[in-house]
Amino acid sequence: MGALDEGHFSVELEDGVNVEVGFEPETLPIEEAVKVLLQGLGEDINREGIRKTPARVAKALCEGTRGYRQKAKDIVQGALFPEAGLDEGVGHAGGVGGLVIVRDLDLFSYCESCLLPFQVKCHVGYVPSGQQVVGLSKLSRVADVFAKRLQDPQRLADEVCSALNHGIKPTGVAVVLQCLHIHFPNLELGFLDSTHQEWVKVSVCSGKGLFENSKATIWSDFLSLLKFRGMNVEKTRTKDSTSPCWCPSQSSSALIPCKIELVHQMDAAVTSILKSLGEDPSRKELVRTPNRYVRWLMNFEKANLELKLNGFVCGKMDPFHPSCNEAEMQSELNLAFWSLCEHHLLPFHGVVHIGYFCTKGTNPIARSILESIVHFYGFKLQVQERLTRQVSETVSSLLGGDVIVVVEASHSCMVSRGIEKLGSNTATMALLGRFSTDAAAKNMFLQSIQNTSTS
Ligand SMILES: Nc1nc2c(ncn2[C@@H]2O[C@H](COP(=O)(O)OP(=O)(O)OP(=O)(O)O)[C@@H](O)[C@H]2O)c(=O)[nH]1
Ligand SMILES: [Zn+2]
Repeated sequence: MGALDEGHFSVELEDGVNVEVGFEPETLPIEEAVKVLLQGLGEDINREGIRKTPARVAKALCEGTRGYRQKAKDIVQGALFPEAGLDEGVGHAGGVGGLVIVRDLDLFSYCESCLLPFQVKCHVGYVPSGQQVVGLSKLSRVADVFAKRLQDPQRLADEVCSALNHGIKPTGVAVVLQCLHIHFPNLELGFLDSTHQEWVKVSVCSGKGLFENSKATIWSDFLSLLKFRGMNVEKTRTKDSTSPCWCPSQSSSALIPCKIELVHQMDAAVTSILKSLGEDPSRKELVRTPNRYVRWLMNFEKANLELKLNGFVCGKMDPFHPSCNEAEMQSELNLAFWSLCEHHLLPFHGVVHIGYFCTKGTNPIARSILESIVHFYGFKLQVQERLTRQVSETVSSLLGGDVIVVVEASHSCMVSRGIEKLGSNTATMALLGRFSTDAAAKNMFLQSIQNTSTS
């Protein structure tokens, strides 16, 4: 287990970043840089919906990197409690050698490669020594200090492990992380591949002391205790096998050349944000980060939207007016969409379900056209309610007015920052024409969504 041999991951890493504890980044330069990014996207920075976005983004970034301004050893010190071990007999228990594990700590970190947040499930184990144990919450607090920085999964595991080793001075300490990174589709293709995986997953581990030997029985004890929680330990990767590019942004293609000037300005803005947060933009892992972030952001550029509709222009199709007698309900469910929250510049993504009426036996609109409409309204700075309304109005203008649209989405801004409501999901509904008065039709459509999601 190569990661476990890395002696250089000492607590000095905490000091490796050039900031002082207690230092608070100035938000104004970050806000100015965010304005440059919004303008680069073709947005009017005085528009009501995004007027406060620079301040929100600056606040989120400062919160998300607050770990640079915290010291792990300050957290552990003062929470070490004397706890007697076994006085006699054979074995390990209590304060001398009994394994202690805290599982399923939910953390969020920022990917140093693309600046998008990633989700972490963290498991920490240690073997106490010196007849003292540490307050359990401190394991989580220490992990959070390192998560709230720009990170890579393996480095995060190593830093948490080293800091705990240094702070607690245990016989051994181990950290296992299961990380999830949002995986945007290749937007240059102009359509969404139905087999696209929404997440990239990686598991990593790190160990000190007893855990430095990957074959030690203490590792199998730790992993057995993780198995109680259903974790497939066989899939845990170590530093040796970690792909250098777990972040999907590293494999996306280059920007179109005509945007070079604009992209340079936006790159410079992101570089200045990194500096304001106390990072060193010339650190080798960060050198291309501004460019990767800008490249991703430009997917939501306003001017690009017409192209993304694949030549389909709203209102060109003949309106279709089925008479209610012969009409039957049609539905297209689970149309994938990806969008950018205009409040925080963080992604939200999910599915759109569309129902409408048409004459029995006819199929007036192909799924691919509905996908294009969803795509069109998704790839811009959005709020979910507006996306829902825009999709419903567009479909209604094409298909004669009786339309129901349900959007289900997960918002990174609700999950990875602020309130941190992991697993939360938002559903919005628009009812036009007959669907607003005909409860039976509406319920039939809602039931069809339920049937597909349970099947
Ligand atoms: N209605 C709606 N709200 C959204 C959407 N995306 C993000 N938001 C919310 O926008 C709001 C912005 O609130 P503010 O108080 O201005 O910003 P904030 O301080 O970052 O808010 P918190 O998220 O509570 O930390 C938050 O409540 C977000 O949850 C969306 O698609 N629709
Ligand atoms: Zn990334």
